[in-house]
Amino acid sequence: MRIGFIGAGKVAQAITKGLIDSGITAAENIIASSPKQDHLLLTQISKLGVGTTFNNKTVVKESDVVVVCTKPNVVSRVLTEFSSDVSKSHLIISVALGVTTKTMEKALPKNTRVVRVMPNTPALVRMSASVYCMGSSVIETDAETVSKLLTSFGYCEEISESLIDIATGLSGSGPAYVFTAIQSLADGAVKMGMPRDQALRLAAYAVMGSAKLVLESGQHPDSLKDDVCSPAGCTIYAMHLLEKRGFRAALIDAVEVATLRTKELGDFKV
Ligand SMILES: NC(=O)C1=CN([C@@H]2O[C@H](COP(=O)(O)OP(=O)(O)OC[C@H]3O[C@@H](n4cnc5c(N)ncnc54)[C@H](O)[C@@H]3O)[C@@H](O)[C@H]2O)C=CC1
Ligand SMILES: O=C(O)[C@@H]1CCC=N1
Repeated sequence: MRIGFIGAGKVAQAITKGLIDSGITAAENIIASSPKQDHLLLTQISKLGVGTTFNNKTVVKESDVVVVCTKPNVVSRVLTEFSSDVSKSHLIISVALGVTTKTMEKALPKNTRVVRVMPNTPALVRMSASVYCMGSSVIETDAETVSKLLTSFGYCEEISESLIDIATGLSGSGPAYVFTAIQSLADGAVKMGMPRDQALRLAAYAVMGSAKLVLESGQHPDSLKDDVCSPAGCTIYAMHLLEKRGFRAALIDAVEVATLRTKELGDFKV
């Protein structure tokens, strides 16, 4: 399978590295494009061994699966630009926030097979949480193909398109919230006298282990939290402070505002 990327930025690079590291495809089966002014991004992605071009149409002509990784406001223009090169053998995937399968289908020839995906940057280390929804003209094997590709660089599940904007504000944006939490936890330890690199390492493992425990124990997160809070111990003091500072409400608000912004951007109000 030949895979083409339109756009060579952060997400294209993360997915490309994930795909290659998984061994699902070789670097020589991948090609990526960006406009001339962004040639540095092509230089970066070419270090993974993939082919590069300034021409989006070349990517489409040389690929079976085309992954559109541009900002949402240029997706329609980009699809229209290469529309004449799209055939029934192509599967067109977009990872752009807010851009619906209907918008994609409108810009492409009738019955084009399209899929909308929301991955996240831990794809770089093959730990992405991705969701996908299928367009109206996909064929039977497309869901399997998409699932296989997404699974190669992490976890994935199919989702109703009515929920994908929410997934964007949750798992698409989520790494940014968690990176900030890790950095801030480490800052706390540094403030108390721990060396920075050790603090970052311990904070990151604490987050990774907690996530694994939620997934593997099947226990409610509050029950797992209770297990950490010994009576009159240190954690319950910290939890009390976090509750007073609105920790839970801040996270709920973050997902809400990111979801609403996704819906706004999907309408191309930028
Ligand atoms: N950054 C993230 O964590 C995530 C981003 N996304 C989505 O992925 C898409 C890309 O985001 P990033 O990689 O962060 O952006 P980015 O700014 O790093 O990359 C955008 C790429 O698009 C290219 N581009 C711009 N105009 C183009 C054109 N006319 N033809 C071909 N390429 C063109 C740029 O040269 C650049 O390579 C966005 O739509 C975003 O909503 C989805 C999930 C996570
Ligand atoms: O913030 C953004 O626009 C992208 C979409 C999901 C994560 N990052």
